[in-house]
Amino acid sequence: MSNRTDDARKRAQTARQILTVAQMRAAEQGLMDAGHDVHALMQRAGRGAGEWVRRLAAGRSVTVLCGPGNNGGDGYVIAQYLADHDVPVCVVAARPPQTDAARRARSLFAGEVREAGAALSQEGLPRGGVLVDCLFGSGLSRPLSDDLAALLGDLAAHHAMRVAVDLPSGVDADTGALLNEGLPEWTLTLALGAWKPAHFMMPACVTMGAVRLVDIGVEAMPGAAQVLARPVIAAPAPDAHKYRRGLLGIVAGAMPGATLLSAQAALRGGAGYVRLLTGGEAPSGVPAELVVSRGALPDLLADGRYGALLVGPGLGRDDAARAKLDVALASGLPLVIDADALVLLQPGLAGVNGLATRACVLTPHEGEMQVLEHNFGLSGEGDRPARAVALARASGAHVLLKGPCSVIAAPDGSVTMGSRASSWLSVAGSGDVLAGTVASRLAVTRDAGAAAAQALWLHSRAAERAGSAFTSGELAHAIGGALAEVLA
Ligand SMILES: NC(=O)C1=CN([C@@H]2O[C@H](COP(=O)(O)OP(=O)(O)OC[C@H]3O[C@@H](n4cnc5c(N)ncnc54)[C@H](O)[C@@H]3O)[C@@H](O)[C@H]2O)[C@@H](O)CC1
Ligand SMILES: Nc1ncnc2c1ncn2[C@@H]1O[C@H](COP(=O)(O)OP(=O)(O)O)[C@@H](O)[C@H]1O
Ligand SMILES: [K+]
Repeated sequence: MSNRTDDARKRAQTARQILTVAQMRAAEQGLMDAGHDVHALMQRAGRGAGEWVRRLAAGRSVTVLCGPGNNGGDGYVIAQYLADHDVPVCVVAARPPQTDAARRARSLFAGEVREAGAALSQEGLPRGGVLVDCLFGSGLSRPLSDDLAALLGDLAAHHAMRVAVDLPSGVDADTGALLNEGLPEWTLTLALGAWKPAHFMMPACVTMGAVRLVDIGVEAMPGAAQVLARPVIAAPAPDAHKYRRGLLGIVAGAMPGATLLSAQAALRGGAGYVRLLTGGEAPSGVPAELVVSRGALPDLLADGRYGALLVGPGLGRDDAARAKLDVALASGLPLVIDADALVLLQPGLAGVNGLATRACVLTPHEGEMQVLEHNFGLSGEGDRPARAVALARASGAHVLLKGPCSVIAAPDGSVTMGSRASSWLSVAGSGDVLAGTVASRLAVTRDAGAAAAQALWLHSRAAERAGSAFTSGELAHAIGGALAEVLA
């Protein structure tokens, strides 16, 4: 393989990593050890960000708000880059630079700097096209003081577009917490060197507008969380048949609507054959493509061809539901456990110990997560990625923790974070559609991590394709189109 291909692959991998503040410091140290200096990194980051700002400004004036640290240093580099490209630019220095690299960057900026403070009146504050926020980045350690919050708010209110560099000031990089009230909304946020957890966490991520990464050559960090990637899914092999493509069993329960929604999604998620497993009458509204198998669940599962089983949507929580979950656990099959089955899941149940030895995905929303944490004796402390990892380790299953920013955790502690999904997904039944999609991918791949990641991407993309005010049935139908987009 050529060096260039190797390099492109490496860059594609590092472009997906999400680094905490501590990991970013370690990565920065790695670059220093390799002979780079902070000044050079700041130049690279500032110029990369400057180019984004130049394009966005499209000739309009730019105001760069600079703080005391290296985020402020980036701001001076951006300002000089803009000046070099004939963009009208003015810097407001909220505080004087305090680091060597920031001082040097400021000394290299030949344009106008207005010092914030009592001497700078409201009239003296620039107004206009684009505000660039370089007040604080990953070094923010406490809420903005009142004067800084007021300055940031005022400038944001008087510029048509707003770009946050690395992170919006006032955001905690590791947790996505907003440390002040009333922080501005941003048009664009430019992550420098690597993504930070806050770019994918509520509530910060919804204030950031579009998010883009500026590459500064950071190496891959072992153990870093990853951004959910657009999957590549292979079409069925030329000699495929329905069983080899993946036979999925969906355990029917008390509420057929949810089960059928899962099945609608599963039918479009790539599995070759989807069966509804029911002990009683077939529910009304079963689509023609969905095969109904009637009988006692252990007998139905005696067919050795199942690739995966989905249990939970519409299951109910009574003794009959419990018994079905027991059978599903005892089957040893690759398993997706959702909805009611998550609430019934207990570490003491026979078969739960075996989750680590087979492909299994748990798909809780926040409420179900709390029940699982209680049942598995977990503290529930920490942020969502940490909580998902704790449950994955305790259960041996992959955990897809749903929400506006969904997270996938593996039992080995690795984390994948989804980008913000359409808020139209907040419709009853969209979780059933996700569960059906995960199960369909599991029947095909038999790989819990791959199935969870592919399905999360397909679900999110299906929502974009479905537009606005869609029903969960329409969402299920859009899964097929989303899958067609990512065929190898
Ligand atoms: N890590 C890297 O490899 C690179 C980092 N760069 C930039 O450096 C930034 C991090 O720089 P720093 O660590 O200097 O951090 P910041 O520039 O975010 O600011 C930290 C400084 O502000 C002080 N501070 C923190 N919160 C405060 C508050 N609420 N009010 C007043 N002062 C406060 C801190 O004590 C510290 O002096 C990144 O966000 C990025 O923009 C880039 O220059 C490129 C390379
Ligand atoms: N505000 C939102 N923004 C983005 N995605 C959302 C939002 N609310 C819910 N979702 C997604 O929609 C799905 C809802 O699942 P769930 O809560 O199980 O709903 P239901 O039980 O009604 O099917 C999940 O995939 C979740 O990630
Ligand atoms: K910033």
